[in-house]
Amino acid sequence: MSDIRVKICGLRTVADVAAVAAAGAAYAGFVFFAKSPRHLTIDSARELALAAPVGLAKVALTVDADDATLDAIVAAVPLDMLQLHGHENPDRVAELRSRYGLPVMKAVGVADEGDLAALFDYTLVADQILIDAKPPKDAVLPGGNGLSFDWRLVAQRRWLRPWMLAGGLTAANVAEAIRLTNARQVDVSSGVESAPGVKDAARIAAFVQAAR
Ligand SMILES: O=C(O)c1ccccc1NCC(=O)[C@H](O)[C@H](O)COP(=O)(O)O
Repeated sequence: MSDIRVKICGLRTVADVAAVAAAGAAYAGFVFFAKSPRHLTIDSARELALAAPVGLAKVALTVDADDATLDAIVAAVPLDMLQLHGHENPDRVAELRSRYGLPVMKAVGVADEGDLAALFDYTLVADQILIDAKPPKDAVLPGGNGLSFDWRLVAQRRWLRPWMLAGGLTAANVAEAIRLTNARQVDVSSGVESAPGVKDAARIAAFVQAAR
């Protein structure tokens, strides 16, 4: 067993939280994005966060959220990290990090070499970086699309901050993705679902096992 840390994103039920904890994942992601099949109300997210055992880090994912929305989430939901999955620029990342006193993970979409420069800028202000597949131009969701990018783009690179690999990962490909990129953390959403927004406990367990 290796020390790979796994984030399972888009949990919607207390049973999902139990499955993620039982599988040995390190992070549980809660999505606040109304167009997503994984969207949670603040009350539901609070219930899930309170059900999480000690040691399972609770991550709130937002997309270009304003201060009022974030204030409401942070006030109600016990959290360990914010994940910013929109077009938040480095100044906004720094501002939110100081406003809430929580570690911030900035998601960066990658499709080609040119996307890696932006990534560097975020390593100067964020606590962690989530390197995800860039969504297609017409996509409704900025993440959680089950799409991979060319992992060779980030192979053998070193970043100033801890980072997570995401995008189209499944139990079948995660070991190869880790081998190629040397990622120490991985994130998955649709690859452990039986339908959009419906997590599957067996797939979660298989994913965590394959990642390790
Ligand atoms: O998952 C969503 O519905 C979502 C909605 C809006 C912004 C981001 C979203 N997900 C971000 C994640 O962290 C996903 O886990 C990541 O993109 C990987 O998703 P997948 O390719 O489905 O494993």
